[in-house]
Amino acid sequence: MMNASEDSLAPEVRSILDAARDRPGGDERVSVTARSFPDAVAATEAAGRVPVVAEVKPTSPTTDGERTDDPVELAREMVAGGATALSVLTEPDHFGGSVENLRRIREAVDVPVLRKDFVVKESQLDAVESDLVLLIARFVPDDLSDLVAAARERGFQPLVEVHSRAELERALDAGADIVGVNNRDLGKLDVDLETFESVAPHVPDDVTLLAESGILTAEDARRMRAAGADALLIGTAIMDGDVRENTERFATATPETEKLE
Ligand SMILES: O=C(O)c1ccccc1NCC(=O)[C@H](O)[C@H](O)COP(=O)(O)O
Repeated sequence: MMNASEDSLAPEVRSILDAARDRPGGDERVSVTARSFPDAVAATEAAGRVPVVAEVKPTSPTTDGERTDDPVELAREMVAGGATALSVLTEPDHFGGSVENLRRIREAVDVPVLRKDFVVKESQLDAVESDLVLLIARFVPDDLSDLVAAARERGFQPLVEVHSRAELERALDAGADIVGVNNRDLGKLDVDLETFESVAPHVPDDVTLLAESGILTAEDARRMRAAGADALLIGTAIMDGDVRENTERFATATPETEKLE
């Protein structure tokens, strides 16, 4: 059943949401000992590098083709390139992801791992262990606080994704302390880095803030950092080509290195 705010979703996103609602959860309640994401961000900052969450994203509705390399190998290369954390798609129908990919990757690396999926109900939290779990404010219209609490009770660090000031207020009211501003509009699927710039000034300082989507160049990365991003979530631009080199390019996109370019 669609609600009013879903009328304006792009058809691809409506299809993602329909599939998400039908997806079963786990059989048993998970209990996670999470690797701290804020600590990993602080350690990267202390080393003078840019905190990058590199995304293992085999395909997507806005990408041509599919990357079929071993996801564990991709993940290891991203970490070798300086990724602070990894984001792993587990959505199988539109992004080529799987919970098995996430399980294998989390075993193979020691950085925090985000489960990137479209979780819409509590039982779906139990599908697989991860350090962070994505909750998209737009897709959890009524019980965001309950889902944030349910994630924390299992040991996850919830990352609440927003796209507007109004969604940010809902995320903060739900107790979110890790927030991602997605530059991709799930209504039209277009990407505008000004979205982050308009929402970020309203995010309290004690929140760990991510800029998500549409970061294609080192200049985009510096722009998001200048606007207040503690970390950058980057998929497409890292998956396109040598993932180690690509991750390294973003992880070293500091104001100092700009002078050398
Ligand atoms: O990436 C898509 O095509 C997409 C389509 C529909 C809903 C969500 C979608 N992406 C989810 C994401 O949030 C991104 O994978 C993530 O922020 C990385 O974005 P990018 O660096 O632009 O690949």
